[in-house]
Amino acid sequence: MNKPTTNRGSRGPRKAPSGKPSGKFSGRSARPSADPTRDLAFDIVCGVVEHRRMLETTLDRAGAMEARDRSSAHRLAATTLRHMGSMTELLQPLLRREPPEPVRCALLLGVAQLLHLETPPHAAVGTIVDLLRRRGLAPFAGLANAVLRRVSREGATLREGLDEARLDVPPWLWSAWGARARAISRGLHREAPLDLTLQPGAAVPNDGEELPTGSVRFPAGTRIAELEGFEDGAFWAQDVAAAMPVRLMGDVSGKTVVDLCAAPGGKTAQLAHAGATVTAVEREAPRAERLRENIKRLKLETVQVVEADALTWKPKDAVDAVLLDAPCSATGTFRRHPDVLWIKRPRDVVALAEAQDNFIDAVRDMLKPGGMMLYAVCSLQDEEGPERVAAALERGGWRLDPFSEDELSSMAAARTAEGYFRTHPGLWQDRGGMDGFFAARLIRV
Ligand SMILES: C[S@@+](CC[C@H](N)C(=O)[O-])C[C@H]1O[C@@H](n2cnc3c(N)ncnc32)[C@H](O)[C@@H]1O
Repeated sequence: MNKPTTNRGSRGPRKAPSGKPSGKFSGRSARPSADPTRDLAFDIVCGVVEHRRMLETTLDRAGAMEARDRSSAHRLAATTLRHMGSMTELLQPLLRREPPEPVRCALLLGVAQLLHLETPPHAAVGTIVDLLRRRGLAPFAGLANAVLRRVSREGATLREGLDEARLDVPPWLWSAWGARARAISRGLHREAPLDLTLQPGAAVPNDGEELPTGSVRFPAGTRIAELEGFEDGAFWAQDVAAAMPVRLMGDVSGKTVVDLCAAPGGKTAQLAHAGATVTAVEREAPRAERLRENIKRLKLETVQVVEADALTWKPKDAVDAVLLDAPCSATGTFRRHPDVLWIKRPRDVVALAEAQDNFIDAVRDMLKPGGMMLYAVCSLQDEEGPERVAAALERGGWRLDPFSEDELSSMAAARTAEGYFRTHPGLWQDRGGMDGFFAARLIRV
């Protein structure tokens, strides 16, 4: 596992002689107890802050550990990343000098435990002090003790007047989201529930909440593999918004459909269950493997999986429809991946938008005249949604086929004036929110 750099630069308290606890902590045991949960959460948060390393990458590198510790670490790190902007602001007046980045990360984990995870104060403070000592940062243990105790006593007062929704979103995203920004940010503060798409005719698993669109919802933290019916392929995980693009393709029964950029295969499964003859194209070998596994679990062996680059691959014969779930910034999935919030940069969106135009042009050559492209992205950015459709219409060869009120009656808030499908995490807040998605239907002319 990569260890974050410690004691970088000259800012912050001077380092105490190696391993020796300093100040108030001189009476504590020199050997803090092992705590794989905090260690891993610390590595995740430092990885994001210092190296723009994705949460999943650090998790993958963590090696063998108890599943419970791993999932607690994931939850602690994700909660910290969700509230990172406002907690950083809250800490500012409590710090006389800028601490080294790893110390700040440890403090943020402590504040998250105190203010957002209801960890008892003695445990929230003690675990962070021990963490610092384990990670060669003992000289900062006194600082952490003082700061976190103050947060535990005065947290409510310290939070007063902080615009947390605004602070917990990087400024470039806040301005890009315009009027939607505050609602989106509020939605991002909540952990995403588990949504399932059911195989046609499958029974709703016990305790699942049926949503108006047909998806079934379970509270955040539910383990899908433990639900009855999982092994039999009765359902698969798919956010309520992510399940809509295929529904918006209308009746695909008996049609030839290419699912471009298909892994892990949620939409492939929907298309196959709807009776389409599906070719699923995926470029990344490990993801294609996962797609095959999912297809097998769901008993959808009629799907043809092709491992190829969607930009150059062509079907043997032109097809009736293409679902282009294009690679995108994935800003719509920040609820599930709060690390990405702090990793993505504006230039990533620019590069992705360029690639999306290329994918759209490639799709045109796959379709029969009159064939349909369902363009979808799990992005909240205008550049990847409405602007890509406008650019395609401008280049020519397409006609927009707007979604009707009837088609979107189960999720009316998602229909835009242009007839696009557009969601964000602030929608359906009383039901637990949803991911951000954009979809549009275009016809080859
Ligand atoms: C947004 S995900 C697709 C999610 C999928 N449609 C689903 O519903 O489960 C995008 C996928 O596109 C794949 N991809 C990226 N570039 C590609 C390319 N040039 N050709 C084919 N697949 C590509 C990625 O590996 C990734 O699996």
